[in-house]
Amino acid sequence: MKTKICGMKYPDNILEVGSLLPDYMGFIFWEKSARFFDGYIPNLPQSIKKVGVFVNETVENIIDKVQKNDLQAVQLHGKESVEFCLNLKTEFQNLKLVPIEIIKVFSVADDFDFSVLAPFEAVCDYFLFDTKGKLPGGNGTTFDWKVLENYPSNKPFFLSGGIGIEEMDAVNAILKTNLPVYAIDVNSRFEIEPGLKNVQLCKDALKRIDTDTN
Ligand SMILES: O=C(O)c1ccccc1NCC(=O)[C@H](O)[C@H](O)COP(=O)(O)O
Repeated sequence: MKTKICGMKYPDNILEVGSLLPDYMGFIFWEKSARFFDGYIPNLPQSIKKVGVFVNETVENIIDKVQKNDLQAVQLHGKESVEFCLNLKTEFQNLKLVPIEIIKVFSVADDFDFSVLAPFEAVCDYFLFDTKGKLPGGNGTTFDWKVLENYPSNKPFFLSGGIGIEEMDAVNAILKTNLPVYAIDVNSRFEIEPGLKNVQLCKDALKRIDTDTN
């Protein structure tokens, strides 16, 4: 089981959190976010995959950010279509760029219709389930993970949305089920202020997540 710490903004904090070796670190390339990232990413341990988070961005701008920031994954956090995901993948191939992981996000509420996922299976590497809220992401609220009992696929997914240190027991419990939870994604519940992570709290959480499962 993997971990992702999202919404990083400040170089020193990026380095401190990086020293904890999460598997992924996320950077928000959506200007309206309080965590909007417009700086530089300092050198991080190679094992950490840098994820660019985009909301309804163009293929051209995504490729530009991937190249400028040496990103290994993109997280599509808006209303990107199946066709868009395919175009993005194809453009990387056409330009002979190093392939990236594509993470497609779905905002979940109690009535989430899992049938929307099927056409995305072939065009992304992972799904990410976040809580439906006022903002596209970073709302700090959990959804009822019971809805995942209806998950119809084997596609591995990131579990996200309002996960805090208080959720660690529930996280370890869901990791013991048959659900293909690939990674746990945390953000605003580990912050001192938007974009600035509480390093000790991140450390405590990473220690408590059962990384041996799945
Ligand atoms: O964090 C943001 O400000 C944000 C804004 C727009 C799109 C996505 C954003 N965050 C992406 C993430 O992957 C977050 O970790 C995810 O939404 C969960 O956040 P939280 O509920 O704060 O744990």
